[in-house]
Amino acid sequence: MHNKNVSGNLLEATSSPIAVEQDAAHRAMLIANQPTYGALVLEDGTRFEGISFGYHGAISGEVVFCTGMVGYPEALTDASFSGQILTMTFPIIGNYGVPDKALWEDDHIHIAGLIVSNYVDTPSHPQSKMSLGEWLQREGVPALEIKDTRLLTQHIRNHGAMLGKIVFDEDIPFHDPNIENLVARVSGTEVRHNGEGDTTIVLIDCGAKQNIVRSLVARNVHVVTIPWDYDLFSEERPFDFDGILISNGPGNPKMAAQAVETVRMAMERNIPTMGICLGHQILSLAAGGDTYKLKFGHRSQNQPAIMCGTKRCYITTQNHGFAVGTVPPDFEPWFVNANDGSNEGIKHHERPFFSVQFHPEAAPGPEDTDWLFDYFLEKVRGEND
Ligand SMILES: NC(=O)CC[C@H](N)C(=O)O
Repeated sequence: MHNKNVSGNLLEATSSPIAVEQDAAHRAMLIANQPTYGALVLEDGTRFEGISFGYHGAISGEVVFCTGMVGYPEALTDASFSGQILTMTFPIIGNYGVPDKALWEDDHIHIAGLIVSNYVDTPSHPQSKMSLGEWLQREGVPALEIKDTRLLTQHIRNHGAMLGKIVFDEDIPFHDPNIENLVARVSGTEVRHNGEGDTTIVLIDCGAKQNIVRSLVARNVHVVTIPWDYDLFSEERPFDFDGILISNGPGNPKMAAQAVETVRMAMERNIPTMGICLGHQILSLAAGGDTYKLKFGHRSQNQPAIMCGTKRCYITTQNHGFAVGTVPPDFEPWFVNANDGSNEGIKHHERPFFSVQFHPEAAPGPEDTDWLFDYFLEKVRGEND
């Protein structure tokens, strides 16, 4: 199914400075409609040969897999994937193209590289603005069609998360993104304002998905997005606020020490605080809990989360490799994953602090848990106390 309209892509791609750097030999092959071959190499030496449909340049990172059937535009632009080579296990990727930027989670691609089984270069969707291959080439992100994503996924499930690299003609070293402060790399550096609502929520941007902002603005909220290391409790802060939401984000939560400290100070002041994904891990650390790395993580739109003490199971979107192991003192587990029993949420016994490992904003769905934004805003606005 490698069905490239290569010359069309190439004309567009030459407008980008990154694409211009593509070497002449690769260009000649594309013009001749000849496939370019590359390989995904894992840190244990396992090798998967593949056909390139993205940028022609080597990259290393952590290899992860996502079992979602849809949502590749959202996943690729989710900053939580920074430093990761993403494998999509759904066998057909690219068929609905790439929508307008307004629907992305950030204004550029964050994944380090992409691995699929079958790539479709002729999208069929009214909202499609370009093909997936064209987008990856423009943004300098390598991608391979390796066919046997099932074998790759089984390998990662059996052996645990692994480093890997996409290589072409030249080899490069492996690189572990989790030893870096990835949050500092993806967080915005300016304070931003969205919405004009009656309530002001500070969003700590650790690599925030834009659908968090959209979900709050839709609920009549003025959102003030701050950099991950902003000094929120300084004398000079030029805005007031009613509650704090800690965003999703990439890497090991223990690397985001300044954000952990800000959240600790917020709870000391009894400010209503909610955390999503990395935000859940940060809130747990700030309250005295602990986190650990999962064997291979949860990444899909069909993760079952059971609400503790009930038989209610929500279908949730998730994308994480770390988890909360020790629930902090004075908090209780709120949700657990029905597949592996890992923690999916905590809430304080009495105070307005809670967090979830899954994504209530859930682009591209499901929307089972978007009530959590209403629950948070009820606490912030002092309703139903
Ligand atoms: N989506 C996220 O916020 C991911 C959180 C964290 N980087 C993890 O992998 O566990």
